[in-house]
Amino acid sequence: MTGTLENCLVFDGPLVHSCSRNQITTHERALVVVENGKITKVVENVTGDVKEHLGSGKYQMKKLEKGQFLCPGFVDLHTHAPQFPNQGLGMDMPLLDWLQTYTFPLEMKYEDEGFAEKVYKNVVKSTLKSGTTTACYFGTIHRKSTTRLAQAVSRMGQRGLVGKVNMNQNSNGKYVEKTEDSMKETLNFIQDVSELNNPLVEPVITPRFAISCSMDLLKELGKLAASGNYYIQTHISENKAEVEFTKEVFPDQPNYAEVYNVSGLLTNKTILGHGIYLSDEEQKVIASKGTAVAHCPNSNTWLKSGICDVRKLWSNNVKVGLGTDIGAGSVSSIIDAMRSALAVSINKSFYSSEDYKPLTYPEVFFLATLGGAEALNKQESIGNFMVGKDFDALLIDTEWQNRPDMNAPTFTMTDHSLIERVQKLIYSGDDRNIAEVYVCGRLVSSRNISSK
Ligand SMILES: O=c1[nH]c(=O)c2nc[nH]c2[nH]1
Ligand SMILES: [Zn+2]
Repeated sequence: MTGTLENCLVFDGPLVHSCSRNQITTHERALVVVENGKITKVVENVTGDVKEHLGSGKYQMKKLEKGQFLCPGFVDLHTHAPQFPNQGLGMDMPLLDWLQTYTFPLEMKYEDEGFAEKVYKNVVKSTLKSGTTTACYFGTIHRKSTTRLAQAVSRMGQRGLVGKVNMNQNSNGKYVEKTEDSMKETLNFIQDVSELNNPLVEPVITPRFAISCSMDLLKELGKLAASGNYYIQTHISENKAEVEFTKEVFPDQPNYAEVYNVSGLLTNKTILGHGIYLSDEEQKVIASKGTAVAHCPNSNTWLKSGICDVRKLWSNNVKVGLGTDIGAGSVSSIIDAMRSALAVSINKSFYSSEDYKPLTYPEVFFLATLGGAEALNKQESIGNFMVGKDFDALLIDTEWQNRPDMNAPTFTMTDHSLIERVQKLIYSGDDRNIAEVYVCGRLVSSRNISSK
């Protein structure tokens, strides 16, 4: 260990993380050494004096209190930053009507950069507070406002993938771009993000969904993504009417996934929101490209879109993570997404054959952390506490005596075990259980300080 007091931090306390899909690894007492944002050493099953394990280097100790534990930061694979003002609104309509009635009118307001600035700084502040250390954000069609979103992500220290939305057809007639403007502004947006000079913030090619783009535009976007190996995000097979409409708009393609495949938009850096109605054939194509699906169970329930079968995606080798999908989803926390994923899967089991096994809490914890990292192909740098990865972490607090306003369901006055505390977090927890949030070793949100 070569660190100095300024750049070497050592956490001493319980640790939980996911190293495989169906098991949560717990350590009652571990030491995690963080130097220059990276995990340089993990000592498991610590006993005795810390110095015996760390030697005599200079470091700053952070000893966790009773009821606290370290957990990897959450990955939100799919959310819409401009839709936060509509959070919890308009859940009475199916997707296509909801877009026309609630979503497009709100997104049009982002022509005003001042409005965007106000909303976006609060969006990033609130997702960080909820423990989202990595977020994939859709913006709007407006390049300058979406750059404001990327700037807010950069300023506040989140790991963010940000996309200017592309749409040149099937809108409300007003919220739409010409193909050449869509491409030109996407290039300008990529340039804006590169000028942030922040490796944590990356641009994402973001065709809204198939029907909102002509084949020409989809293909141009595919070429652009390939030219810079950029991330891609879009929606797929969320709602039955949307799937039917997609067939009408692209009659030459055999299915929805093929619309993206022929456009060069299925890559190992593509995230597809939803994927509820994908056939086995489509799932196999998606898997063969290394493309991932963002499962958004809260959104799928409120818009009555359907239930995504995560087990089937897994059986076809499709990578899966979780998305909150604000504003079709009503809660911006990945803790809620874990809980919703459990709930919809349990509901599905009531009318499936006995072979269908609902998701388990270790599996949704995997989806929220390492699964999200794998979906982004970032498993070498984030997702758990392996040496060499960036320290993206949450300091979880389940002890009400540490904090009088702690929410009742998650406080523990008795001596619950570590894995019981993890269960309480997943099934009953919320932002109040997140005491501190770190991205790449930097404290970016804490219940004692607020991000600017
Ligand atoms: O959940 C969704 N939110 C959106 O904004 C959207 N646009 C197309 N398809 C969509 N689905
Ligand atoms: Zn969405």
